[in-house]
Amino acid sequence: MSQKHKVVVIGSGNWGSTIGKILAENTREHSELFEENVSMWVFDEDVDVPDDKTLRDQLGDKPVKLTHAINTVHQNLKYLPGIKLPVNLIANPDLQDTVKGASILVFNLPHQFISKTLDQIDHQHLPYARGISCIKGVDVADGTVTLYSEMIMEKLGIYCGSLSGANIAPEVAAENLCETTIGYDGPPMDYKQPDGSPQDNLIKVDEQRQSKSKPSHVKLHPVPQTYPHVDSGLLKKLFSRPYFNVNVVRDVSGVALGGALKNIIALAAGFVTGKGWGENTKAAVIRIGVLEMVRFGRIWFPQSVDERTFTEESAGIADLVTSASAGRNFRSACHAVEKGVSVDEIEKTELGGQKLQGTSTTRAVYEFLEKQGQREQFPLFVFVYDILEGRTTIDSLPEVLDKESKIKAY
Ligand SMILES: NC(=O)c1ccc[n+]([C@@H]2O[C@H](COP(=O)([O-])OP(=O)(O)OC[C@H]3O[C@@H](n4cnc5c(N)ncnc54)[C@H](O)[C@@H]3O)[C@@H](O)[C@H]2O)c1
Ligand SMILES: O=P(O)(O)OC[C@H](O)CO
Repeated sequence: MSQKHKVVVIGSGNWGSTIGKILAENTREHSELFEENVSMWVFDEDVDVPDDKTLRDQLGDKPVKLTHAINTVHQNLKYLPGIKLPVNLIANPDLQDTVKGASILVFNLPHQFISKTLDQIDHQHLPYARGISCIKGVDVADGTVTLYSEMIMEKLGIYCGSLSGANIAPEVAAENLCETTIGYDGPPMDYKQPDGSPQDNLIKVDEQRQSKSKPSHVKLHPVPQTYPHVDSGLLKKLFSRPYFNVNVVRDVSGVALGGALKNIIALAAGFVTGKGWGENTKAAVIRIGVLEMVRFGRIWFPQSVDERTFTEESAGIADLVTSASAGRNFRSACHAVEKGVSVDEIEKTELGGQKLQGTSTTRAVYEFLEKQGQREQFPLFVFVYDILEGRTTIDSLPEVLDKESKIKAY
């Protein structure tokens, strides 16, 4: 092996910056495998410099570009304030320049922006790169549901796994112990085509990991053998920290789907808490939420989702519990009920530019269920949509519990 992996992270928000910190800590620690510098693509904007002598001595007191601030004081002043970032995490506002020559790309943007961002990447530069999507959400178009790991594969023609877990970013950035799950079933080093042709031919994505409604058509290049092989061992070296415990599974779809659907349930939990109901009610919402997650996987990802991901992995129940206790979706839904305003309004006024993933995921999932004629099978998901659209209130939760018990009756 003569080449080191060049690792980049696309996105620099609350979680993007936290993952960038982890990656840069690990590329420095494993410099035999990875180039030390990690480039982080920043959607650049002007940010205010806080009233802090050390920061103002270096940056002045006028607004500065976020990229300049990150590379000067090694903090993301807007999206992850107060956390020291490694000096080998280099912010770059130029997307093409960031991805050029990358062999491992970590996608960490709010899902609202991923499609347009992918369209701007000239994938000719990335013939054999591997991707990991940390994005929580699903895309719905023409009655088809697409995971972002799938969208990345399709748009860039590179293999993409997924990462998700009980990972509230500021807690991870503060290095409080937690777990995460990586879904990765990338082609092995010694992969051969069914006809025995050599592995530098294009290879086809395993159809088992594609959703039922979406036939596979992506073909992939293998990583040249001059690079260290990308497998679960290498991914652990890249993502694990003493405070960030990584489990790698083959279930890419389950990891991605758990991260998306739990945000709908976290909104429901927030509505419950905002109403002033207690932990018992929230537990009921979590219970029926898990049923609907599993049901969604069974109907539309029957061959690719391993149900154990929802119940045994950090990407499943653990993420749901943490999100329904302290996530932004939970907190925003709670404030919306307390203040008598919409969740969208809370997102605009209270999140300082951070983006909720639960509201758009709920709307996308609702549109999908409607197209598929399956709304009755998902009373909680439909209920959260109806609350967001002002068609009902959390007071109607008892009816949802009734509907769910009729579906589940055995
Ligand atoms: N924050 C968390 O605790 C957390 C934890 C785990 C997973 N996630 C997931 O990580 C993903 C990224 O979330 P985040 O918390 O890093 O983001 P965030 O909520 O902090 O979002 C803000 C980011 O969006 C960028 N942005 C704004 N407009 C843009 C545009 N037009 N084009 C491109 N980028 C634009 C901003 O520059 C900023 O980087 C999400 O899918 C989220 O669900 C978040
Ligand atoms: O703050 P939220 O609601 O976007 O959730 C954050 C993470 O997904 C928790 O794992």
